[in-house]
Amino acid sequence: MLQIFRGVFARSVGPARQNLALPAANKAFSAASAAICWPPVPAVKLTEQQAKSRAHFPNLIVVESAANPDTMATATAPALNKRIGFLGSGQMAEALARGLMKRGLVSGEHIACNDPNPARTNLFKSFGATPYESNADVARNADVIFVAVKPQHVAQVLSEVRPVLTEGHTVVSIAAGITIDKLVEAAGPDAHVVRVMPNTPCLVGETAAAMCLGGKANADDETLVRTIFEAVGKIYTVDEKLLAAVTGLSGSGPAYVFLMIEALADGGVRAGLPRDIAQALAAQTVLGSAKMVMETGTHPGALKDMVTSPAGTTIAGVHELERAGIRAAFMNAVVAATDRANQLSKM
Ligand SMILES: NC(=O)C1=CN([C@@H]2O[C@H](COP(=O)(O)OP(=O)(O)OC[C@H]3O[C@@H](n4cnc5c(N)ncnc54)[C@H](O)[C@@H]3O)[C@@H](O)[C@H]2O)C=CC1
Ligand SMILES: O=C(O)[C@@H]1CCC=N1
Repeated sequence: MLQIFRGVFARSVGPARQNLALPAANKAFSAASAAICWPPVPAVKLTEQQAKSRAHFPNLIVVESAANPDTMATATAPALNKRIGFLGSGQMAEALARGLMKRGLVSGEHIACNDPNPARTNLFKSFGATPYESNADVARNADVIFVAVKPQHVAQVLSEVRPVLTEGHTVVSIAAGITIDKLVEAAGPDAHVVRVMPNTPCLVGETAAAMCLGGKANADDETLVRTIFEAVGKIYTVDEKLLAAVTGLSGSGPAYVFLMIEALADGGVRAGLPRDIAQALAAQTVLGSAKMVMETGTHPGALKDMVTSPAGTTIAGVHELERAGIRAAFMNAVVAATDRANQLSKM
C-alpha cells in the first residue's frame, strides 16, 4: 500500500542569497528532493495549515510523495563519478565517508585517505578506503579533497598538496574558523576552494551544513559540493561572514542536543524510568519534535502551545525551564561558539 509522505523543506536563508531565491530555489530543491525523496516528486498544493505557515516562512517548499518514509532512510542518491580524498581521517571524515557510502554516492574504493594515526587509517581501510603515505598522494588519487584536520594543521596539509593540485581538483575545507583567504594563501591562487561547515549527523544522512566559495571555485564546484552534501542532509550557500554563526549553531549544535537528550533521560531516570527506556523516549521525542517543525512548517512556539494544557503537566515543566533561563542558555551557547569560531579565524 502506498503511504503518503509529506515532506517540507524550510529554506532558512535571507533574500541576499540569490542561489536560493525562487525560482532558483526550485532548482536547489530538485537536487534536495533527489537525495531525500527519491525518485524526485513534484511540489503540491499547500494545506491550509501550511499556507498559514508559508506567510511566516516565505522560503518554505512543500512536497508530497508516495515514497515510504521508512525506506527513505536507506534510499540511495545517484552515484558520484568522482574520487574522494580525506586529508585527516578523524571523526568528521569518518562521519562523512560512512554517510556518503551509506547513501550510495561513493563506495570505499573511491575513497583515498591519509592520517598519521594508524588506528584511523586502519579504520578507513576496514570499509574499503585506500590509505596513502602522504597527503600529496591522496590529492593525486582524488578529485574532491576534504581538508579534515584540526584548524591548526590546515596550512601545513594544504602546503603539502599544493604542488600537485590541478584545475580538476575541488578542495573542500571543513575546518572551523579557517577563512577562504587563508585557504587560498595555503593552497595557491588557482585552487578551487570551497569552505563548508557540516555537522556529524551526516553519518545518518541528516547533516545541516553551509558553504561559501573561494579562489577559482566556480558554479561546477558549488554544484559538486551541493550534490555531495545533499546526499547526506541539507546544505545552504551563505556569505563567508555568516560561517562563524553556522559553526556556533549547527556545527557545534549536535553537542547541545546530545547533552539535552542525556539530561532528559536523566530526568526520566530520576522520575523512575529504566535508563534504556528513558534514553529511547528522550531521543525519539527530540527526533519527532524536529520532524514536526520540518514537516508542518509551523512555528515551534505554536507547536509548543499545542502540547501545553492549562494548568497541565507541560506548563509546569516549561515553567521550570524558563526559571532556569533555558532560552538564554541556548542563545548564549550559540553566541559563545560563534565568538570562538571568529577567534579561530584571527589566529
Ligand atoms: N567534529 C565535528 O563535529 C566537526 C568538526 N569540524 C572540523 O573538522 C575538522 C576535523 O575535526 P574532527 O574530525 O573532529 O577532528 P579529529 O581530531 O577527529 O580528526 C583530525 C584528524 O587529523 C589527523 N591529522 C593530524 N595531522 C595530520 C596531517 N598532517 N595529515 C593528515 N592527517 C592529520 C589526526 O590524526 C586526526 O585523526 C576540524 O577542523 C573541525 O573544526 C567541522 C564540523 C563539525
Ligand atoms: O568543536 C569544534 O571546534 C568543531 C567545529 C564544529 C564542531 N566541532
